[in-house]
Amino acid sequence: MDTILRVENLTKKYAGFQLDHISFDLPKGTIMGLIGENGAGKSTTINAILDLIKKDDGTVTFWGQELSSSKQLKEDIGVVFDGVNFYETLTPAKVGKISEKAYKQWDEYLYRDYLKRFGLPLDKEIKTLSKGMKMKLCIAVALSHKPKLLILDEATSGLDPVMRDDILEVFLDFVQDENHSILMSSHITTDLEKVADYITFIHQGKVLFCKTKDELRYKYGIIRCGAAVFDQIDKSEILAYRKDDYQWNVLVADKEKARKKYKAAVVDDATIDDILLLYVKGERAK
Ligand SMILES: Nc1ncnc2c1ncn2[C@@H]1O[C@H](COP(=O)(O)OP(=O)(O)OP(=O)(O)O)[C@@H](O)[C@H]1O
Repeated sequence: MDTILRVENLTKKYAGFQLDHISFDLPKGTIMGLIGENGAGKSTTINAILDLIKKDDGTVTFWGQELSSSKQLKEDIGVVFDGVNFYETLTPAKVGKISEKAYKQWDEYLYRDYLKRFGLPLDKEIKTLSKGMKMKLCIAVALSHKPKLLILDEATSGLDPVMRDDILEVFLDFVQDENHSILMSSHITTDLEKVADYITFIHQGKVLFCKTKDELRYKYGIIRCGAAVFDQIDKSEILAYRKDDYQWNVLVADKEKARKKYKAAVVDDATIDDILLLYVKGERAK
């Protein structure tokens, strides 16, 4: 089976918000970034995938099985949220002792190694650690019970750029094993540009797209032009557009074609942030 996680028509209704038939597949050996504006539904998606909230519809399967059907599955999934769920009076050493009892696959040597690598003290109470240190501790714990799938919700947001870079290296190492995968939500799209294979964009509770990062990076582009060129653009080629004070900014899925066709316009590469901004703040072609 090449799919580690399959999400089909996942639906969750809250007053004023609906997670609306979310579907995507996470293949083996890959990292998928989950992006979207605040309130788009990323955490709701992750919580529903992990059965932490009751879904209204849809199915979620890990290696073809539902989470509730197997205890082993829970061992195989490492989870990190933006926040710490250990008692604040524990120390990293005590967290290791407790985790050893909680997880069959717990590897204390690996844990100690991560603590060292992340510069974490063994015997300081968690309440005295900085936000970034707590985050690193959660990542160390998640990795040390030897999961095959890591699910991270904004788990790197409290880290400085140097530490984020180190953690991204750890994630890339983790998926070197082709049976491992990572699903990570993040607002730091430059991190996803470094490590993600797939980007799933959730907007207002719906999947706007699930694409390879390379397709976004090498094919998507932004036409910068004046009104005359904008009027000539084939509207079926426009994914989203926005006018600022000086020009039109038009997101297209094939920048090379646009470069050939609209010679009077500048066609820039599009970053994930550019794409997100144009979809969220711009207009969509009808
Ligand atoms: N328990 C809840 N009860 C009611 N509404 C909720 C609940 N949890 C989330 N929501 C609503 O669901 C919507 C999506 O929230 P969610 O936390 O999934 O977004 P997000 O994409 O993770 O946002 P952010 O980037 O800000 O973390 C929001 O409108 C939020 O208010």
